[in-house]
Amino acid sequence: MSIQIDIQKKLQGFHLDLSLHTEASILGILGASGSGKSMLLKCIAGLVKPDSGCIEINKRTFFSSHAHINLKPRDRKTGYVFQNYALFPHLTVRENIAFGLHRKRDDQETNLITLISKLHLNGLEHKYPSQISGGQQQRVALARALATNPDMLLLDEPFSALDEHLRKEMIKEMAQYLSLFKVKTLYVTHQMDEAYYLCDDIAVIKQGQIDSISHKTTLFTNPLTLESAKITGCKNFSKFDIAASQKIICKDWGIELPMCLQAPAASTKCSTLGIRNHHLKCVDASTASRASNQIQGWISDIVKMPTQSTLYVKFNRPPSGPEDYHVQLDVPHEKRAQIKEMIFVEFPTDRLLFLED
Ligand SMILES: Nc1ncnc2c1ncn2[C@@H]1O[C@H](COP(=O)(O)OP(=O)(O)OP(=O)(O)O)[C@@H](O)[C@H]1O
Repeated sequence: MSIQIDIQKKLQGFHLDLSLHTEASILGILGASGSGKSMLLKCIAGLVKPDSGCIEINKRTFFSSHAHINLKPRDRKTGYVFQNYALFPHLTVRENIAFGLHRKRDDQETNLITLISKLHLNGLEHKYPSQISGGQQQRVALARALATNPDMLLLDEPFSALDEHLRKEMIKEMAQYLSLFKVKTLYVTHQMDEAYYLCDDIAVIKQGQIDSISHKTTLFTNPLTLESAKITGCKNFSKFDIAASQKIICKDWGIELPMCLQAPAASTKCSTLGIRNHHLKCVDASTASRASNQIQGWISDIVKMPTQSTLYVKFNRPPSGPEDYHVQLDVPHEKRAQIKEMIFVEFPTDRLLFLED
């Protein structure tokens, strides 16, 4: 799929100014709430008209302010699954799926039967949306989007209305459908696990602009920007300087770390250091080697979850309360730890992320 998008749209209090160029078959769009993900899909589908710019998908121009082209939504051949599915409540499952088909032709009838079967909707054809489950409604919405044989699927947080268990089930199903139907897909979500599981490349969108675009493994292992690190789950950040003594001064944490290979040159735009919770290690004071990457700290809070606990740790002096901490790290659920206990936090320096703001 070739996507060439350069668009601008000004709304009250929000400015979409977005440049996106990719050949990915399934592109994830990951971003915080209000970052402009849905607006991007609406511009591609033709539901919102940009103020200026161009949208070219698979070499077809959908929109060009310069050439005065603005294809009607139905001429763009995109299938759209909305956040809340937007099924018609007064139409049955079958009528909802067939809604986008203009004329009843034999091949369309066959296509409809195939879709109903492939999306496991047999037996539900004559039910109304209110009579089927959330997961089934989601499949009907997907079937309706696929019924017109679109060149491209636009999926806008298709699982946001589902509970966590069903969401996980539906992610697996969706992966099967996407590989079965082989439609080029733009997949909007703010859930990093969905984007990672379903997409090849992922674009991170921040305040109406593309922050980064990369293969998913690169995004998760080596994010280059603060926003990409945050949206992929990194929780510990500090501004930093490289000292003449070849130490990394972590200004917000008030500590120094030994130099590492991936540390950037002085001229770099990177100004924030990050490290993921699960890369930090908790070392008991009795077993700490006091190596230069093991930093003394005190536990300010402990949050126990079913499979792990999160320790909140303050450096340099004991914390004044649970909110007073510098980093958080995950430890096995069984780990014995106490608030105010002194521990050492080990920073594997090869895991440090150097990020642009
Ligand atoms: N019709 C509109 N008029 C004015 N502002 C709008 C309109 N639609 C959306 N916005 C604003 O545009 C911004 C981007 O909205 P958008 O729906 O694209 O966000 P999003 O990233 O999809 O968020 P979410 O994950 O919460 O759905 C928001 O600040 C929103 O308030």
